[in-house]
Amino acid sequence: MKIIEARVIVTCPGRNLITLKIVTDSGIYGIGDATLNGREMAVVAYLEEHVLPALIGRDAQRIEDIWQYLYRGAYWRRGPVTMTAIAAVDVALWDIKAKAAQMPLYQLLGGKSRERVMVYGHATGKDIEGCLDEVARHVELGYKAVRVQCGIPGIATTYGVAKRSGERYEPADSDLPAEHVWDTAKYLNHVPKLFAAVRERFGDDLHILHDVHHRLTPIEAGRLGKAVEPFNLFWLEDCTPAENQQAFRLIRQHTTTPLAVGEVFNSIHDCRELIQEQLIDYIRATLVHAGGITHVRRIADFAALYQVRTGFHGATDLSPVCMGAALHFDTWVPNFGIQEHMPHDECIDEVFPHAYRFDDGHFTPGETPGHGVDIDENLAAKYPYKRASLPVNRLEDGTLWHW
Ligand SMILES: O=C(O)[C@@H](O)[C@@H](O)[C@H](O)[C@H](O)CO
Ligand SMILES: [Mg+2]
Repeated sequence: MKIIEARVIVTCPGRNLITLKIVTDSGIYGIGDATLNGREMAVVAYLEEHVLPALIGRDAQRIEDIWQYLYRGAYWRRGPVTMTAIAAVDVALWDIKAKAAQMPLYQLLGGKSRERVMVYGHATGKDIEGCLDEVARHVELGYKAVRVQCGIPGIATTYGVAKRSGERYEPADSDLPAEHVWDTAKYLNHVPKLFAAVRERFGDDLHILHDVHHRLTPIEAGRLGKAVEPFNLFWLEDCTPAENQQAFRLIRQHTTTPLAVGEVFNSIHDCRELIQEQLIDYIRATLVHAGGITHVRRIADFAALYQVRTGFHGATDLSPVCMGAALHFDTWVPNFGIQEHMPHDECIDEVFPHAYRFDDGHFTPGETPGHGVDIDENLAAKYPYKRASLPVNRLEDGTLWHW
């Protein structure tokens, strides 16, 4: 089964999304997500200049060999751009193989480990009351798990809060980076009140998640984790930048609040100590940014040895192609934890018809051969690329901080 064509489709139905389409001489094609929020065109260039010409003529069935060729052969290994490009090829090839086998992708991976995939939604509000109303709306929709983020008094723009109630949160909202101001003390004083209010109104059974978004020092993260223990969070995410994996030893000494990390990771080497030393409870590295199914399967199997579970990133800056493939992976993977779900805008769902379905707080991936997601190229062509950058963050004294 020879690869005869490979092309990148750039579209911006409300936000930039990059898709790779690989066509074989059998007529079967597969697609992969190549979106890297705020750096989309870097991945496009990497694919078009250095990857796709080398794919033509190769056997599409040799997924592992092509993965090794693109990883080892690049010489300059790892990094979000390289691993997103490799991921797009990998997911497209798995899509092709499952279609050729005429089975849904989860069957090819090893079959169902669960009937359905629990997801968490995003409830945000400019203040606690506004966030509680959004939690209520998500509970009404059937979610069993909700991430809660609210504005912090005294801080103009806080991570994760939608501009208007009920809207999706989209961080890449300007041509060049917007500048936000952060104050850790104000955040640490306020955010425990949010969880207390959620527990007060919604009781103990609702799974509550929260994303600190890399902003605390390790000891501050330990302090926050300890402060929120009474609220039994499902997880506290990205509580400190994780390049220094050892930082989590300090946090672990101070709190039993479950920790999730890894949406910015792109290889198993980013999380090896975190997993081996059981410094985290959930690994978030997802298919589109961590080398695709071939590599993330290795991360998940390694994590399983240490009872670390998956909790894939799933914001709207990952396309429905990634969501579809992730839901098949989530259906198979033995050490599944939870899947992030932020609904895409309708215009995105129109560009990317898909088989996955939401019901009662869970998703099922569908029985379509492959990952069950396609792209309407004519519709995609109607939405031209428009550069959009993620914000930067400064402390009130101007120090450049973690966004
Ligand atoms: O957990 C999450 O979904 C967030 O961290 C994301 O919203 C993240 O900020 C964006 O994906 C960045 O593009
Ligand atoms: Mg996050």
